[in-house]
Amino acid sequence: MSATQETPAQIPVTVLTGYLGAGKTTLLNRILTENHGQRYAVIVNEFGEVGIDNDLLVESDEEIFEMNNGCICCTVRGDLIRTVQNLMKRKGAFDAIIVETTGVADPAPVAQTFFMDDDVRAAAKLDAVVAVVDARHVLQRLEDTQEAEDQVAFADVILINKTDLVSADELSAVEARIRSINPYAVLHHSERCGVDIAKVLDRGAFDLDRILSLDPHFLEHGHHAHECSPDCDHDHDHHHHDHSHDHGHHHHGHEETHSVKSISLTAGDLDPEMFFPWINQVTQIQGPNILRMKGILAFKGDPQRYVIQGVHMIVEGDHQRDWKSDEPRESRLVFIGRDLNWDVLKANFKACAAE
Ligand SMILES: Nc1nc2c(ncn2[C@@H]2O[C@H](COP(=O)(O)OP(=O)(O)OP(=O)(O)O)[C@@H](O)[C@H]2O)c(=O)[nH]1
Repeated sequence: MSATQETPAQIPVTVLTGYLGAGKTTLLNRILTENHGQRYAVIVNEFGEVGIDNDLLVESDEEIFEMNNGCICCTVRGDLIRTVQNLMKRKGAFDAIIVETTGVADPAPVAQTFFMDDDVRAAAKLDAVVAVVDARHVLQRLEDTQEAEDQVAFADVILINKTDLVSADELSAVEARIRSINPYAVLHHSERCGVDIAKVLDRGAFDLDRILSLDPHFLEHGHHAHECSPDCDHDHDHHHHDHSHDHGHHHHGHEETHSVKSISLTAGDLDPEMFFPWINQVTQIQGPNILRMKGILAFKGDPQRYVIQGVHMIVEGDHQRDWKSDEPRESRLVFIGRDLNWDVLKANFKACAAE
């Protein structure tokens, strides 16, 4: 297989990666709202039972395909192949594809899909793997999670985001560490992903020859085997390939991932007088274990949806837009983290319900 078998008809694909809360959705929102004259189809995968990411994306005419099946590492190939094939039936409706991967995914299998499936390969070409990193938290993540390192290692373009949260010295240390893992990627610094979109998209940056020089086994199916979580409902459907392997049940240094759990909480209208003190307390006390928190909330008597998000102890919230008349007023909150006491979180969230 050669990296130069492209035909002009191939649609460029950008794989957007980055650890939980790094700023992928922020970047995507910029891409979807900026006036660049390109039409993008967006494929989103989520980690968590309640689909929230779609609701956090600003409204636009772009297409979002959500694959809400938990574990991207092993489900995405089948789903991604089918999704790309479906998109291709509507060729001409868009100029490029962006695949946003879940924050804990190893981007390798996603990138591999664009080389390994013949139909996909004929129709689409990987343009670049873009990683967004959180300047404030990335050094710690690189210490404790394999995926964070994989994402940095794998990227063609790295956006060192959240520069407002670090000093110049800290930023230099982050850059040096990233360079030590990936000396090849193009680095940009950004605040709220405020980077010229042309520096991120349509780069022609994914260089298979470079990847193969780093990882000669990249194109061997199953090379990035990992252990699936028990609730991962992937189909192990590899009929497209003429060789077999026992996919995904080796330990591969990914144990850390499996201590990361997500919990989704739902309720009706909430009492803000109860909710805010509680969420502040939870994030202050359990912040180190909360990789990510996000929610869409209905406060009693408030016509607007309230969006709350956090990464560790940093929490942000704001009104988003009016609840639509055909939309149930429901409060949804997702925590992704380690060693969190789900029962207690659930009970305390319920206790914030409005009378
Ligand atoms: N201070 C600061 N906050 C930022 C910056 N960029 C993004 N954020 C905030 O960080 C949080 C996470 O950003 P998202 O864009 O949702 O991150 P994500 O990578 O899509 O998160 P997941 O979908 O959970 O993986 C949000 O509260 C953002 O508003 C930045 O440059 N500085």
